[in-house]
Amino acid sequence: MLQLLGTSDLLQPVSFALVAIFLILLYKWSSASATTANNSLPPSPPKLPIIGNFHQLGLHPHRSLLALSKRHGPLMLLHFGSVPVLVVSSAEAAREIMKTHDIAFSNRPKSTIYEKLAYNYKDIATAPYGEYWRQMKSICVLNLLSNKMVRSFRAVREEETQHMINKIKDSCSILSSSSSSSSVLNLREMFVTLTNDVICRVALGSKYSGEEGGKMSKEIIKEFVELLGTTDIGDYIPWLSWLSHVNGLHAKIDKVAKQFDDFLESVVQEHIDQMSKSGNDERVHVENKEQKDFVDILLGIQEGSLAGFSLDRVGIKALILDMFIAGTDTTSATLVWTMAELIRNPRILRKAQDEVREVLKGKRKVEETDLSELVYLKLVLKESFRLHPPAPLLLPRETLESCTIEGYEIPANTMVFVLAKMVGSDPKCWENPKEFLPERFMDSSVDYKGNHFELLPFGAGRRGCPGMNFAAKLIELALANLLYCFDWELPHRVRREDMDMEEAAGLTVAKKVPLFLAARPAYP
Ligand code: HEM
Repeated sequence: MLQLLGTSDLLQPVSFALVAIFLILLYKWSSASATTANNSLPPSPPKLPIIGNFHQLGLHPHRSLLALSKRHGPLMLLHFGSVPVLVVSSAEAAREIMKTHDIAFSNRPKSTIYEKLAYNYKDIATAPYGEYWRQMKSICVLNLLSNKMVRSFRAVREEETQHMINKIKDSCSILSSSSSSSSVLNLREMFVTLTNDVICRVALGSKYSGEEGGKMSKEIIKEFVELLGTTDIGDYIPWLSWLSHVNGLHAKIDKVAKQFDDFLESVVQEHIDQMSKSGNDERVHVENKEQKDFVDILLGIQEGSLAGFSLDRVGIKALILDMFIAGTDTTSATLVWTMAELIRNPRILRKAQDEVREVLKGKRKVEETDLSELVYLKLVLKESFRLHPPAPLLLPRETLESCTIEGYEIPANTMVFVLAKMVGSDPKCWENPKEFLPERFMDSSVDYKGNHFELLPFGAGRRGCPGMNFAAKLIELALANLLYCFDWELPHRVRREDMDMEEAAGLTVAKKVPLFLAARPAYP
């Protein structure tokens, strides 16, 4: 996944070099017109020689692209160095790209960072469109992410959510002897642990978080995701690729890739050893486990053979990698944004709490069977995805062939960004788009499943997110329990009006300032 400018420290030298180049070349720059000479191409802002439109990107690429799109329209053509980049920012254009011409837009662009981190594009998210990608995605959906599989992990979600609730209760009771029985918690920390532990248990068979043995530290995942949000300038301006050696970017990528690989290697090896121990030295069945985990299943697939497709050890590691990287940060960021919006909007928080307390009628905890009755909670989640899609640019696509969209010619090998965040706040689609108003979905069939192009947190079409159900079930269960079991407020002295809702930079856009909230048990 190529990403635009993300982590700033590594990019400082790049920025200096770019500024230098900019100054040297500026005098040569004859004033460019606001539209491209070729009228059949989408409109473009003026670009500079060599760097193209790079200088117009700030630390938050989606915001810079949003501002440029407002000026140049819903289909805009930029150039990052020598690479043409199409930026899409209306629901109609998104439909054209992800539905009408879905195959033509189903490739992913190449990137040195991804080549190194994702085993040379052997995972799903970065694999080029084709048979390998198709087989990997269907293995993953069939064995982990289908509705049936997601339902089968119900106990894991319920146990881990309960574990989180118990920890909050414990921290409240430690304080109950003091003046206040409410406990101030860092919600991001809690949610990252929850999502990590659920993914570890269903994919790897047990928890590997720092808490339970420290093999998979949250730090490695954080560094990994940060790198995904970084640009390797050499991908766009090849003769500047030496910069990434000099500024340490490549060394850092190699280090993080090795740390992650060491972890994945040990997990796979542990599973093989366990299988050998389980009796007959065959990697076919794990007798002593209640349910095979994803790694067991993948090793089984490796042993057998799918017609015309072989899954090797690297492919297995790449698949597990995707589950962590694509599933953890996105899910925890959504939980944080939703709780932040609820606390900013007490009427909505009250209404969601009244609903869950009315439905539960004194039960001890929310179970998944209760979720279908929590209608308002689902509207809250939709509204959260509309205003805070965790991947505001989705993942970049690339055109496989040239095609015509809304009368414009889009060349083959063009990188494509769909601005889900901008589409979600387009006044043409949404009334009072800046307001957090779950009621807007009350009598509307619009949902986030990829059929309504004004709401695209999970993308759509062939390359759409396969983890949507997996994520939505966990988010709903966690939210319902948090609202049922506790009353929430801002810590002492923090005023609602002063809450900082700024976004952090990066591939997954999390809340920049951590969300600290005080929890008070709703029931003794
Ligand atoms: C709130 C949670 C999540 C959000 C908002 C999200 C969002 C996205 C988006 C926007 C894409 C790109 C779609 C496109 O190009 O059209 C994507 C792809 C992907 N997601 Fe998710 N995701 C979430 C959770 C998950 C989970 C839990 C998993 C797996 C455990 C997962 C696995 C993947 C994979 C494998 C891809 C690549 C698909 C492909 O290239 O064919 N995601 N996700």
